[in-house]
Amino acid sequence: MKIAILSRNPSLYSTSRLKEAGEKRGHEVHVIDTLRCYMNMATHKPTIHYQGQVLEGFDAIIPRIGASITFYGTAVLRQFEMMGVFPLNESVAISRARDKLRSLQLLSRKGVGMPVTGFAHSPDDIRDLISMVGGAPLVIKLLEGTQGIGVVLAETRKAAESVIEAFMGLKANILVQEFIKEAGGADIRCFVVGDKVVAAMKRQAQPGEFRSNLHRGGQASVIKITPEERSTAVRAARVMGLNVAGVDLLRSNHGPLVMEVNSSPGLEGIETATGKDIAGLIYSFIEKKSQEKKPSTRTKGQG
Ligand SMILES: Nc1ncnc2c1ncn2[C@@H]1O[C@H](COP(=O)(O)OP(=O)(O)OP(=O)(O)O)[C@@H](O)[C@H]1O
Ligand SMILES: [Mg+2]
Ligand SMILES: [Mg+2]
Repeated sequence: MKIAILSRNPSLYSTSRLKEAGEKRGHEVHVIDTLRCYMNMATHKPTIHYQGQVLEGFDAIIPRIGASITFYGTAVLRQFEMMGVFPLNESVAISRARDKLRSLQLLSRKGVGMPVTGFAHSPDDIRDLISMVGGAPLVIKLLEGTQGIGVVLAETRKAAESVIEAFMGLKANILVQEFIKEAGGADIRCFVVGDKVVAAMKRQAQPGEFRSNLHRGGQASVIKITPEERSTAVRAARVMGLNVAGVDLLRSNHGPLVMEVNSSPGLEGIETATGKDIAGLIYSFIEKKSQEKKPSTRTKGQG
């Protein structure tokens, strides 16, 4: 197959692993810089141009779109979908997953377990918002945060009020969430491909820290997950419409709670922790899908 990886940087671990794994399986794999694609949508025949050439003949596309370029990246992907190319994850699903509020609303609508979460706009509603999620301690998150930056644990109501006030004063969008203390500073990353969790790892925060992000010094290890955790992760990915997803769970006293669903989960941490060939499993999925005589995408760029 002729496959494109949409990625800004060919030397990133995930990108280079996907290129190498695809070529090993006999595919022609091109890494294409998302921001260097330009598009013609003024005619009936949508095209994508790259370094003076028209991109043609691709069977599948693997989007690796960073959070900072979601808007342009999903537009490029949508253009490929309009051309009938099979996307590993669809542009609509990626847009959904990038919006934390929209994701949590979708998951709640489908009855997927999550921490009690609230959001509000006006500083006048802070007190009631805090009560609504069960009072302190609670977690306050910047909607645009990544890698644990902008995630704050407020131990007391007073602390919560001042942090929320400060964020609102800066016009930052935030959500407020029940603190799952019993998770013990750990979360579980479930790597979903198709309708299976193909690998899972536990990330444990450093002592004295509640954020388990590897960028914040968290330690990854292999973990055996329960059938309930497995089915929760698969359901969360399906609700978001993602074929490949990194679903992050917290272990609570009342079962697994979904914290977030990532549409471009990294391969390095999970392959290193579990020793599994995740890139290979992604290609098995693409190869299987391409055998099916279904439309290449559900929305064909209509989303
Ligand atoms: N409600 C919560 N209860 C307990 N711990 C939490 C809660 N929310 C977040 N955490 C901890 O904080 C870490 C960071 O939170 P989260 O994943 O929501 O933000 P982020 O990692 O910055 O966002 P992103 O993963 O999109 O970059 C989590 O991995 C988890 O360990
Ligand atoms: Mg996270
Ligand atoms: Mg994330």
